[in-house]
Parts: sequence; C-alpha cells; structure tokens
Amino acid sequence: TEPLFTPAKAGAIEADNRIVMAPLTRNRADDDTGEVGDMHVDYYRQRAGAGIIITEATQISPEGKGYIQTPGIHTPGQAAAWRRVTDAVHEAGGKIVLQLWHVGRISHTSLQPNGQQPVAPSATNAGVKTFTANGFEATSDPRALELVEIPRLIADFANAAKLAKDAGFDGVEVHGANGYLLDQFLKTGSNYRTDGYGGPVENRAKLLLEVLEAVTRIWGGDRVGLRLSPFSPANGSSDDNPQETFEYVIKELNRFGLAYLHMIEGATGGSRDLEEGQSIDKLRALFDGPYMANNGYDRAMSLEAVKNGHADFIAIGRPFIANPDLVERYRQDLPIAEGDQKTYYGGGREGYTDYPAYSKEAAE
Ligand SMILES: C=C(C(=O)O)c1ccccc1
Repeated sequence: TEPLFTPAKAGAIEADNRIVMAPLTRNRADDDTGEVGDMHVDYYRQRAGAGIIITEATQISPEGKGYIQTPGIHTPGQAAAWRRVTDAVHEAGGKIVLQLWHVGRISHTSLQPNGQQPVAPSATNAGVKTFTANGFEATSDPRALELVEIPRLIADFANAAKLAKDAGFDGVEVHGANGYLLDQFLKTGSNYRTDGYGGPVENRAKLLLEVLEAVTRIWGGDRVGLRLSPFSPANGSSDDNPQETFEYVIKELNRFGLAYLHMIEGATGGSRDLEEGQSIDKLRALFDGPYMANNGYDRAMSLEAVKNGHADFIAIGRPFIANPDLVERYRQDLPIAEGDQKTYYGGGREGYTDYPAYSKEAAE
C-alpha cells in the first residue's frame, strides 16, 4: 500500500490515512447565534473518510469574528451544535479537530459587538476586504490591544478550547496563519508594539506561545495542532525576515509536544515559490513532531511527499468541496470533480452537501 493511505498518529489522534481535510470557510453558520446546523452535520459526515477533518475556522469570541456567518465556539449553544457534528463524524468512523480562530484586524465594525473597532497588535489597517452583510467591504481601522487585555484574550482561547473539548472534538488546531490575530503579532508588517509583545522576534512570538501554553494545558499537547503560513501574504501580512522569525517560532514549539505542525507552503491557495534564502525544508527539519504539509497538493504530489518523508500528513482543502470521498478517489485514482466557486462562500445546501461520492454512472 502507498504510505499515503496507511494509518498514522498525529500525537494522540489516530488517523486511518494521511489525507487531512484542510480548514475551509463556507459562511453557512447562523449569523446571530454563530451556531452550526443540520447541513453542517451532513457536510462533515460526508467527508469523514479523511484521515482527520480540520473544521472551518471558528471564532473564539464575538471580537474574534471577521466575516458573516462564520461559526463560533464561545457559547454553550455553539458547543452543543458542534457536538452533533462530532457525533456524526465519529459514527462514520472519522476524526475531527476544530480550528480556533481570532481574526484580529481582518474584520469590520458591522461584525463587531456594539459596532466597535476590531482589535489588533497595532492600529494599522490591513488594507484588504472582508465579507459583511453588505458584501465585500474594506476592513475597518483596528485599535491596538492594551497590554492589560492580553490575559483576557488568552482566557478567551482557553474558554474556546474547553468548549471544543465539551463538543467532542478529537483535538483543536490553533490558527496562527493567514494574517489573522496571532500571525499579526508574529509579523513585523503588522506588529509595531513597543511593549513586551513587539519588537524582537522573542516578543512577537510571545502571544502565540502563551496561547499554546493555555490550550495545551486543557487538551494536552498531543491533541493540539498549529497552523502557520511563514511566507504567505494572505490578508495583508508580511514580515521583514520570515525565515528568521519562523525558525525561532518552530524551535520554541518543540517544548509543547504538539500533535502536528500544519504548514502552508508558500502563498495561501497560490504560488509555492519562495524568495532567495527562504526554505520550507529548513523549517520542517526544525520541528520534532508530525508535519502536515498544505498548499496546492494534488494526488501525485501527495503520494510523493509522504513516500519521500517530507510530510506525515497532507492537508487538502478545495478538492474536498466537490469530492466528499476524496480519499477513495485518490486511492483508486478516480476522476476528481470540480467545485462551483459561486457557492464556495455563503448559501445553503447547493454546492455544500449536494456533491455525490464517485459513481460510474455519473461519470459516463
Ligand atoms: C479562515 C480563512 C483562512 O484561513 O484563510 C478564510 C476566511 C475567508 C475566506 C477564505 C479563507
């Protein structure tokens, strides 16, 4: 058997195969309650063939929300709604972890409690757009978090991690990528703080490490993953020296005994090319635990990357939209269906739960 289809452990999480369903925002949660519903139960159950499912990004607090209709994990009602999803995935023999998300400055006042400003390490607008009830809108000017607010922010991550445990997940993934709050603190293009959380990389990495401390205390390191995007410009993120920044961060991760490191290799959903002096392999070599590679992997690349030892797991996103049985299709080398981009974000069951598993008839 191809190593890609053999069982593996991501810390304490036992996976039937090495193919992971990557987080995919689909904007179909109830916008008022932040709760998932019946169609999420079907959507995730249909995809339980993945070795591990990572849920769509899920905000840890009202302040951590940055788009319409993204789900939350900060109220008992949201946890109860997610419990229906995890029960269904487990019944179908799958494993599922929840991605803990705080958007930071990638938000809009209309999405914030009391129409307040989004929060960030510094009062610098990302200069990108987000989706609100009025469609695509420029992100609002954020305010800089006060030093005294940091403990409450860490407590919000801990509260969400606890609720995710109550909801029956097999683990959680901390979202440290794609220009959201934790990535905003890590990178020099968004963190201009002059206190202990800004300036040298040791300071810029402090919040991420304190969040990991809090979340692993609840879950144990072996059920906590972390997603990073060192070289991605997503959501207006940038760093003067990402290779240096992330070599430091990854070395610091090893003390937590994490379930896995989920690495976006290159630009999120885009080019895998790196600049002179940048090396994914160097970063990968610094991490002691299971390595989950992401960004543009197709069947051939996935087979190769696991076989040659580059990765223990391959996280694949968009192909899972229209191929609920992607693992089976890769196993048998069957045709891969294309998803309809018009129904990627927002809407109902169309383009969400109505993609069928492969069948000969449909293919003819
Ligand atoms: C959570 C996201 C990410 O990590 O990029 C996201 C958000 C909105 C649209 C696509 C992706």
